[in-house]
Amino acid sequence: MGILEKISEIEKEIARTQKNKATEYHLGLLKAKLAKYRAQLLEPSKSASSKGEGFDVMKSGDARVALIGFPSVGKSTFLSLMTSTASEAASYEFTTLTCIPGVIEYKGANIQLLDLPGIIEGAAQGKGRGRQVIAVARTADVVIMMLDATKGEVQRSLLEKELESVGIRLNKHKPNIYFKPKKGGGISFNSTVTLTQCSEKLVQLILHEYKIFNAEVLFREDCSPDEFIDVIVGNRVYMPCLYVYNKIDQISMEEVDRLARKPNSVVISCGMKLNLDYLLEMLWEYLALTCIYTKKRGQRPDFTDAIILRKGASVEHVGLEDLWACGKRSHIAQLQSPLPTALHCATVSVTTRGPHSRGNCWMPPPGSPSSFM
Ligand SMILES: Nc1nc2c(ncn2[C@@H]2O[C@H](COP(=O)(O)OP(=O)(O)OP(=O)(O)O)[C@@H](O)[C@H]2O)c(=O)[nH]1
Ligand SMILES: [K+]
Ligand SMILES: [Mg+2]
Repeated sequence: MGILEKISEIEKEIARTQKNKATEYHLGLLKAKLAKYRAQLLEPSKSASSKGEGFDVMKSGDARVALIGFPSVGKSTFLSLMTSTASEAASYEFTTLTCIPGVIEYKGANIQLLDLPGIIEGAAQGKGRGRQVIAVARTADVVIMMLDATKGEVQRSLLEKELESVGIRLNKHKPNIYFKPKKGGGISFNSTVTLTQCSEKLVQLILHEYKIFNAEVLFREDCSPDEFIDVIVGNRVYMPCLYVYNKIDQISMEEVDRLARKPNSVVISCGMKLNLDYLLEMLWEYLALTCIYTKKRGQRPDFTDAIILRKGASVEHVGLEDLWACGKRSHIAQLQSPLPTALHCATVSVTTRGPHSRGNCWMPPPGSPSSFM
């Protein structure tokens, strides 16, 4: 049996298994198996890499935003509106066949916006350019999931499922579970909260499924088996996602109102240029960037040249090397220690430190002295 068949068998079994106390372990195990096979799907296959058709677009600017959506929802129209790059838009599906980068300039920051080919159901398993598109989405700081307001909710849940299946977790934080594999000593299990979804026995079963027999596990949150599996597997990406309903010029006011009230959602019309400013504000919030403007004594701050900092590390982490690395050398002289602790940046770090500084610093647990690496 191939992996896809195995996955579909397990999915079917999960679907037909009633959810109750008696089936809890069985379901937990099935989910562990499912996650294992999906991980294998993610491993780059030889045939795919030999085609060499990845969308290698250089990261640039202070943050990266990927446009994900079904064909013809208006992704390219949006890119052409918001940036000075023109991306071909047309009324037929799959107009865009590659990754097209543009830059949004906002509050002194350069936000790289990536237009991508439309994706459809089955994308994660390689349909169309699905895999490449999703690979780019993984590298983003925020995903904009663009939806056609006239098409209902199906598209949204289908795409969520695609991204979910390859380990992208939308608008969720990393489960607060301490997990450390050990050389010996069996499994030590503890929790600081009452657990309603997992138990010691289930945790052990899941670990055994992954051939882990020695480990330290500490639940600091009432997590589900799925979340625990995410922690074991480890290569999950926790990504803020903004759901953008485009083409609201085509639907009734009542419908617009309903969509606009959904969590993490913004309604727009590229065609009539409606609500685009608000979308930008929301995007800025989701990127969680902070601007620092430096000023010389006796002069006004230079608002044209901000140092863009990201939520996720304390101000002590913003060292001179960081400023050096992000190319704002002119600021170094002005930002010497003592560092300006009054900047109201309890959690800041430089965004452009390199490829590894991305993604890990979104929503640190409150009060934690999180580093951004
Ligand atoms: N009515 C209406 N039409 C729009 C709006 N935005 C885009 N369109 C139209 O929708 C069609 C598809 O737009 P594209 O920008 O090509 O869509 P896309 O998502 O990039 O499509 P693919 O590249 O094929 O995946 C075009 O005919 C656009 O003119 C809008 O706000 N309202
Ligand atoms: K199109
Ligand atoms: Mg397009």
